[in-house]
Amino acid sequence: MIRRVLKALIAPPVHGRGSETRRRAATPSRSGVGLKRLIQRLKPTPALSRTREGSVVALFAAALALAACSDSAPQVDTSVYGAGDNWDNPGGDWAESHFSRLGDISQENVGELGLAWEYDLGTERVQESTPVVIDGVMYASGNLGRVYALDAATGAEKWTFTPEMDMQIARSACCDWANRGLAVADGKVITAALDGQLYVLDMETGAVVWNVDTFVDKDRGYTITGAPEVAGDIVVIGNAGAEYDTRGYVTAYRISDGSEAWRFWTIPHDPAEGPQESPELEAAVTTWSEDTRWDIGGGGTAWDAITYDPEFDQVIVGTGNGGPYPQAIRSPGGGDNLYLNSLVAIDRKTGAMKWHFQETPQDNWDLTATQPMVLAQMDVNGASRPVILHTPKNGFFFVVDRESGKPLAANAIVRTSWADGWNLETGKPNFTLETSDYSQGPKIVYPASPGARNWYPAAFDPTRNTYFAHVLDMGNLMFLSGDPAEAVHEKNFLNAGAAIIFTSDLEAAAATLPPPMRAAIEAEPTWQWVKDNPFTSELRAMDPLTGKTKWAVPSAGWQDRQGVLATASGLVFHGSVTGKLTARDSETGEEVWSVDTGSSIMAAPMTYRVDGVQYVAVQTGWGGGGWGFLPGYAAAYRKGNANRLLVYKLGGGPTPQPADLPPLEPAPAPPEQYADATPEMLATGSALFTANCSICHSNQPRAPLPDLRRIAPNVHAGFEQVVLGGLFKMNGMPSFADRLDASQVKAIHAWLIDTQGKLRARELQLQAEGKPLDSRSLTILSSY
Ligand SMILES: O=C(O)c1cc(C(=O)O)c2c(n1)C(=O)C(=O)c1cc(C(=O)O)[nH]c1-2
Ligand SMILES: [Ca+2]
Repeated sequence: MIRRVLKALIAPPVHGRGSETRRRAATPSRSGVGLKRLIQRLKPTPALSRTREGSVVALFAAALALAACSDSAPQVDTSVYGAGDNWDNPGGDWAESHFSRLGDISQENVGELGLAWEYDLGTERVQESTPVVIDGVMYASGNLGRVYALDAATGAEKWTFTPEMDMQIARSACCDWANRGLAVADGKVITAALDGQLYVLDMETGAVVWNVDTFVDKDRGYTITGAPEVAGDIVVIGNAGAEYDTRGYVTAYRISDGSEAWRFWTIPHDPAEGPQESPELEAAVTTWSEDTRWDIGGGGTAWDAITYDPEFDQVIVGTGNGGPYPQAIRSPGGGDNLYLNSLVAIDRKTGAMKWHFQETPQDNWDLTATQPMVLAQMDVNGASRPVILHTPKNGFFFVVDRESGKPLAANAIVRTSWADGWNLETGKPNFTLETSDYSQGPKIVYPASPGARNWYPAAFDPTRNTYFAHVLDMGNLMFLSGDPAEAVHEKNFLNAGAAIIFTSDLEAAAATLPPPMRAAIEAEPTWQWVKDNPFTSELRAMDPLTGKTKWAVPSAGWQDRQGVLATASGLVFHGSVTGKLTARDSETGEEVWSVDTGSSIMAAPMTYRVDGVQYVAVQTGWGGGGWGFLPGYAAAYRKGNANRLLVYKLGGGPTPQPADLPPLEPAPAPPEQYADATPEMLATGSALFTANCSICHSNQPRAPLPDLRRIAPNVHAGFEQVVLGGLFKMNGMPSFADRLDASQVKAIHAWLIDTQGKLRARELQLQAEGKPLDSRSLTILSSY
């Protein structure tokens, strides 16, 4: 038992066959721009040399090529919608539709699906990415930005790549070490690591061709969890960290040599520090109040969706929430705070903004617009329009004109307490701040911070005009964590400025509030929503223009997040945190095939064809935002968090399941230390734990990170070295030496020992009564 707990604490992030390539260090190769590379960089791009003649013009063109990208739009056949044999990018095709034209697997034969091959990704953590398949080779990305190149027909490993990084970076990751995919272009595989390094690898060997540090400021809480996006000869990458102290931006690099083509900042900087970087930021700065807390960062991080639109040669970026959350701290005088929570279209050639559409102005609620978008062509009011289908966190289904950025449709798909509709003429929401502004006291806000939708991809089937997506209709309790006027910039730490309680039992959460606050909450209209239906979590088929549901099937619970694949043959595939992988009839939602994989699935399935055989693949693994709270219905709770790549074909075999975990054992006896701890010391320890540790350590058994109420004696002995000395940093536990002093660590430790003792007593009692141990705590609190 003790050994098992210790192992859980010290197990390296990678297990299993650690091949040489997997362990290989990522050696930077950009140092020293040699003469050869300089000449290469000076060569005019083929497009320019073809259209212009004469050496003077060629030189001029070369200079231009250095300053910007090639000026002709890359050739993409946008008349073909959906993926074919290849799955070109995490979204599948140019439209990133998660829709496949392949039909070998159909409603008639889908029952014959079985496992073709499986591959052990070697980790036991979050998996959110959709693999790419090019000409029979699968390129999958794993947590932290790992890459696996596999034979797509057999699963045989060609090479793997593990980015090496200082795991102190884990201090800046709000929502686990997620990675949402890679890009393949020009004979190269491009992956972004959690620590901000962008790696460009040789697609044949996995060798690093070049890498670049994409972060502008190492002292701020930047990380990367999103996928890089290729747009012709450039690759665009964003970053995360709006809950910390960052100012969002995306950067475009030339794929050929890693030189920077342009950078687009999503929000302005302090005007006192000089002119903004661009005219669009000069316009944006007027939407931030004069007393804006620029020192804290502002947010607007582009942490997920970046989509290249070849028809308009533009890169569309979904931007994130404001930092800190409450506008009362961030921009106390109000304002829309552009370009937070917006879709922003950027000219691929110049990096200049073409249009923007702000989906949640005046953000207070972490309602990001970073969720994946799908491009389409659609009849709207009698005219065929190029559109973006977007379902961000904020609860509306937007159909946005790709040419003008104007919203063509905006329908609520869940209960929304911050706005009760949309004015398509003005392009603004009808705010209902009276039910959502928590600056004067707690509010139950809909949708909750996990969003009506989040990173888990939707799929759009244009042949049925149907958008398939997992939707969460749930609220959360929000309140200021202190007086806005006294907010300070917490360096190297969370700066969200608000506390959020997200739980399916908001009535119980409200009951913990002081009576006057509770009475105020109960007087709100949202209280009736809580009482009527605490939450709905379901997979839906929807009409994009009306947002209306064609069919819906309930998911296992609110933590069940499901990426989706749709096929022209009328099938919708999705996983579940329960471990079930399901195929449904696109028209009715009826289940037509399923398999219990025994591994929790959140990532989107995808499909491809090699040598005439169609395959369906999915990555398994639990984690991400709210990831500490492993629900009892998760396969990961019963069987551990196996990260696997499961690939199916017609006539395949059974899916081997991981073995059940042994029954829970009572917590080990804590050391006899701090027996004389005062109630004040324990209360201090509890508060420090909530503020510093609980975002990762949910203290529930079998959650992805250790339950600190169950630590082994030798870990107790080294507690201070772990927290302050970084003893387990290699495994992802960063040092807190810059934040906590020894006496504070002692208080946390004393509280943990006290808690462990009480837990052990309760569990020994349960064991004596022959009852099962299942001591998952019910408190789901993020106190930022
Ligand atoms: O503001 C940000 O920079 C940021 C980053 C991330 C992330 O990088 O994963 C998430 C969020 N916000 C967020 O609000 C959120 O709900 C969320 C869920 C997840 C996830 O992987 O499950 N990441 C993130
Ligand atoms: Ca966020």
